[in-house]
Amino acid sequence: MKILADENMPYVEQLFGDLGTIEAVNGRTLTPQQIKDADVLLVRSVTKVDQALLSLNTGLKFVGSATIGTDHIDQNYLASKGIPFTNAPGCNATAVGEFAFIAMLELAKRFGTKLKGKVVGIVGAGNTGSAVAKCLEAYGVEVLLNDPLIEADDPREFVSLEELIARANVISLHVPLTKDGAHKTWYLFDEQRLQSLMPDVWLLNCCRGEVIDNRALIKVKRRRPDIKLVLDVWEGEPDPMLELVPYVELATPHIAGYSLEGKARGTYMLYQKLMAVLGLDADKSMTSLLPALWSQQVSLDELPSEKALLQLSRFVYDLRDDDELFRQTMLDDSSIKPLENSANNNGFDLMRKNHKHRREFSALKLATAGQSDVDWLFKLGFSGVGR
Ligand SMILES: NC(=O)C1=CN([C@@H]2O[C@H](COP(=O)(O)OP(=O)(O)OC[C@H]3O[C@@H](n4cnc5c(N)ncnc54)[C@H](O)[C@@H]3O)[C@@H](O)[C@H]2O)C=CC1
Ligand SMILES: O=C(O)C(=O)[C@H](O)COP(=O)(O)O
Repeated sequence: MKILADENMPYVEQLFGDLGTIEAVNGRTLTPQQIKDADVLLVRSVTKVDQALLSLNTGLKFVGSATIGTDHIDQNYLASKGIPFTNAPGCNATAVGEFAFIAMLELAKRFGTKLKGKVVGIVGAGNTGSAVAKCLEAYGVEVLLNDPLIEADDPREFVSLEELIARANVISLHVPLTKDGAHKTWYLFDEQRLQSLMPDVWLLNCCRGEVIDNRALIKVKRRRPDIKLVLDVWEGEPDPMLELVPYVELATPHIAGYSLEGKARGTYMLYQKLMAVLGLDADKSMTSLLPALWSQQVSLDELPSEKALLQLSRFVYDLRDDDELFRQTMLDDSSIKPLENSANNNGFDLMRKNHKHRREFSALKLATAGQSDVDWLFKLGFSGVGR
């Protein structure tokens, strides 16, 4: 069996190695010729899988995308050809949730305010939006949810987008990119909506760049310096509008979901599905794939203040490093070379490829012996000694 896998998908050898030969490919530049004789195709979000890409292949038995988003996959075409497809719903939701939460803590520190006491509006209350809400609610922050597509059969309370914009001090976007229908998300935040944001609002985008009209965002930011931005995703990736970068407080190259745990879960979910399609037992374990964190335990002598919570978060993942590298790479570091054979000539993909350092809160055990009211730390995601 020939398995073609994106070179940026970790743990492929460990999980799929017994099934056949594995060829690692650049997902951004994959051609029909390369796929011609593949039996299994494992991709990430940068590969558009459609009729054109599969035009020379006649024997494909499975396509898997180790991602939550599926906007890069022509699922109708795959279904019409009887090719089983799976993505990895929820695989990196915890990573996105923690990323947005940490970004909010960072902004609070930077602007001399507190996250606690703010109202956070979450647009899109699926896996990633709920993961952000879980962190915020554990910490005691009021959350507003907007999701016109699930509110009917979901017991949580929802508000309209207009109400959310009118009430939230912080807005975090967690919708799929959709181009049709009454609730399409392409340019959901267009110039008019951006202009209507509350004074001093923080706007975070960790879903897809095109959910915000980036050209309009530059225009609005020029008039509205009070708006603070966190952008992990950009219109036109891997070539974002560079004029936008200086207007952004925390700028990263689409890595909000890039925890080691999230990536491992993504590959593992494809492994489970392929084994089911092949009628084989999925007997490998995911946790055995993950390395230990460089320090596994921290003792808390008192409950953390917001400042200490940020320090704890930075101990697990310091988002500022990725922001700093992004600015150096995109704006002024000519020594960072473009990726070979890549359409990207500015290092966006290189940063993503090299991003292998981040863990989730659960990788850190907190020792809280003798203290009460500690449960919120574990709800937030940290592990507990002896728990
Ligand atoms: N930056 C990153 O690294 C990552 C980005 N993503 C992106 O985030 C998106 C969301 O991921 P999940 O939360 O896991 O997906 P999900 O499918 O679990 O949830 C998305 C939610 O958005 C809602 N929604 C759809 N249109 C809407 C609209 N117009 N207004 C409000 N809500 C709307 C849906 O009803 C659904 O509940 C993915 O499709 C992907 O594009 C996902 C993972 C990592
Ligand atoms: O899961 C998604 O959807 C994402 O956006 C991924 O985190 C993006 O990662 P890549 O697939 O582009 O490596």
